[in-house]
Amino acid sequence: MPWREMKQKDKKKTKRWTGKIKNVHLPDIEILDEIKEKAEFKASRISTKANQSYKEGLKLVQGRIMEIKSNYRYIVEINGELVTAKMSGRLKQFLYQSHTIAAVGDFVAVDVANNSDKRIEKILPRRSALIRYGKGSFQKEIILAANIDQVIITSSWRKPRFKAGLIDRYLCIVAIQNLKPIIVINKIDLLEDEQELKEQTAYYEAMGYPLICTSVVNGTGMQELKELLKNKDSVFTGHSGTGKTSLINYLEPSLNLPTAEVSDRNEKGKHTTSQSILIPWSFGGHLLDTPGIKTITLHREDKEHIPKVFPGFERLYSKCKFSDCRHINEDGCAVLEAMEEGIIPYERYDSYQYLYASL
Ligand SMILES: Nc1nc2c(ncn2[C@@H]2O[C@H](COP(=O)(O)OP(=O)(O)OP(=O)(O)O)[C@@H](O)[C@H]2O)c(=O)[nH]1
Ligand SMILES: [Zn+2]
Repeated sequence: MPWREMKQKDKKKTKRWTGKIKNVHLPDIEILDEIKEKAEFKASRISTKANQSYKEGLKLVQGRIMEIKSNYRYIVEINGELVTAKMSGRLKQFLYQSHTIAAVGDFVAVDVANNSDKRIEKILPRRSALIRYGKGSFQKEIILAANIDQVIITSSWRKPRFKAGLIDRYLCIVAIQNLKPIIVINKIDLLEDEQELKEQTAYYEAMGYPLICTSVVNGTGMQELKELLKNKDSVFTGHSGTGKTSLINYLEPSLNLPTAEVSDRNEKGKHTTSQSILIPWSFGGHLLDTPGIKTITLHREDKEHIPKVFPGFERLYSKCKFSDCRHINEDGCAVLEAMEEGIIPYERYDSYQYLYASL
């Protein structure tokens, strides 16, 4: 019945909404606490579910993935022993996020309760990752290895001839991957002109890069290289024929990897598997052997990083007037100034321009 037609006494009975709240019933504080607790419990339960297995009686031990045998079969080092472990079904659900759930080098928690069926139950946070991107417009991330410390950029003085421009390129790749570089100039037994070597290496040494000249023919620099590899996980990269395999064989003769002379096979024949493997050095640390290292190159998407990571520029670019300075013709460019002052040699700047334009 409309309000206007109502009798006065009825109007009194059914009070019109005045906009004021009266007598709101508040639940006891204890009840609220209980509801809150339940919600908290639910939230923690969800995160526990994501982190742990439902399984009862887990016996988790820490290990490290040394090799991936097949999709879900891994060789894991646990307390110095190599065991085979499978990926827990619970972790497989995360496969859609990345091409590989676990990578060689990953530290993992393995359930060893059932000796004949060991399961990787957790992948511990990565310190670093060596990543390459799949081809095509949809670029899926492929993790070649995790928790690697350093990249040995291998070049040779002669055969093939040393090219500083290549070192620049590799240094950029390593910087973008957030890894530490070590420059090796191998075949130094072929050196004739000491002065020329000094001219070629002075810049990198001044910029603080570790640089070693080596020879597997007369042993130059090999002890020094060993010291840098000790207790670290390293991967060798560099052009074909610079002597990567020879260096590794010199350091660890028992590996006896086939070098260019021994195997006249083509590139493909050398690595029959496409998987990465971590090989322990007898003197501590590991060697990462991965055919994928050759596929890590600079892409167009890396172009924007080059002005910041090019060797020696990383300490200059923040002084440029523009934060997105390309160091080409901008006003107040610290790199161009440094070149005019002779701090950056013209050859290096030239190499930068060439590299930048090539992407
Ligand atoms: N003179 C001299 N020759 C070397 C030295 N190290 C390697 N070589 C030679 O260089 C050639 C190539 O050596 P490898 O070790 O196969 O080179 P690599 O970098 O592993 O080559 P890829 O497997 O093609 O990438 C071989 O003929 C070696 O004997 C060195 O220190 N001095
Ligand atoms: Zn600049």
